[in-house]
Amino acid sequence: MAAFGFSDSGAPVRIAVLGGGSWATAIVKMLSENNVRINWWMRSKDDIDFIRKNHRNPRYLSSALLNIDKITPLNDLKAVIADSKYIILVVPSAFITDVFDKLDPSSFKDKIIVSAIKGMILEENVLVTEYVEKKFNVPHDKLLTIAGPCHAEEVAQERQAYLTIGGDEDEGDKFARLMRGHYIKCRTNPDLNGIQYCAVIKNVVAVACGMARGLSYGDNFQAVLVSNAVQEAKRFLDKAYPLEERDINASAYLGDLLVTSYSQFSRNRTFGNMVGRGYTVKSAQIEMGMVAEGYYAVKGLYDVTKKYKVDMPIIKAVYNTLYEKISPAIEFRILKDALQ
Ligand SMILES: NC(=O)C1=CN([C@@H]2O[C@H](COP(=O)(O)OP(=O)(O)OC[C@H]3O[C@@H](n4cnc5c(N)ncnc54)[C@H](OP(=O)(O)O)[C@@H]3O)[C@@H](O)[C@H]2O)C=CC1
Ligand SMILES: O=C(CO)COP(=O)(O)O
Repeated sequence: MAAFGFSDSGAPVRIAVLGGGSWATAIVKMLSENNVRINWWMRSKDDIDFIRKNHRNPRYLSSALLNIDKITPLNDLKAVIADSKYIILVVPSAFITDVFDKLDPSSFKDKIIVSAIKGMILEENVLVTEYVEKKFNVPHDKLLTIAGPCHAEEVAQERQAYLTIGGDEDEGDKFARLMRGHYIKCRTNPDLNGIQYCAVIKNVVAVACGMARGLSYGDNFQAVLVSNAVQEAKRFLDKAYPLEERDINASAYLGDLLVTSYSQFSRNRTFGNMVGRGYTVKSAQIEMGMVAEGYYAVKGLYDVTKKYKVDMPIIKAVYNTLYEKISPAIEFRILKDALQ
């Protein structure tokens, strides 16, 4: 077996990371501790210059020192992709189609595409890997996802985390070897779509948890909200992507839902909290300065739940608050009676 980060020939594996935000920064940091070469694409040329000079990302996780000997920050998307075997996608879902518009349909030929995005493609209501498979004709077994409870802030501080690589088990296992390290454990799971949908759902649930807190509901209510959310997620996955061996209590599903619902670092929870306290969506987004995927995801998710005819009262309450402009206080009064 090849050592961490080496191909079977012994040469370092070349990996592209697309995105310059906090999760991209944490992924670059953890990969660069293994023997890989990282081509890091981001849109800001000023940030690229800063990283080259100071070995830190100026605007996201700036306290994390990066091993620049292994990292080439670049603004040329095509060059970054052409020079890499693995392409890790970490641009928030709302912007990924804009970024990919510049690419030819054959751009991902012979590449392994790894989505680290916990969101859906807005215009099409599909998962990121479903979109890439269709638009770029990438074979299904060359699509992976990074899942599990993994706040970028904690990963950057080298606090123990457990990731799950979803997708084909052979390819997933090879990729997991590139990610593992002294503070990262990494397992595989074949449930590519189920894991991604659960990550989309948990972001919306975290928005709901934040709203509940902002409306002064307490720990007792949140515990019931989260227990119901797990059942909602299970109902949806069993209907949309049935899989006998799926264990909803595994960390890629329940673990991720719990961390986002309770963590001080969760942007989705923070965003929901502001809306619960009376902020408008716009002002909450501006004040946070980072992306809460749950805001975008709930729109597509709401449509998809209708398509599969799955009853999801938490998703509906968040959708009505954010997109139908119904007051969160009213929505939570209705939701209170729907929870068990
Ligand atoms: N943060 C975390 O702990 C985790 C995040 N994820 C997922 O990773 C993905 C990326 O999130 P994260 O890194 O946290 O994001 P951040 O909120 O930290 O950063 C936002 C990123 O989006 C970019 N961006 C903003 N507007 C645009 C635009 N119009 N076009 C292109 N890019 C734009 C920003 O670029 P710029 O700075 O130039 O504006 C920046 O790189 C999300 O799907 C998230 O769910 C998954 C697990 C953990
Ligand atoms: O997915 C995450 C942790 O696993 C990040 O969640 P937030 O986007 O809510 O911060």
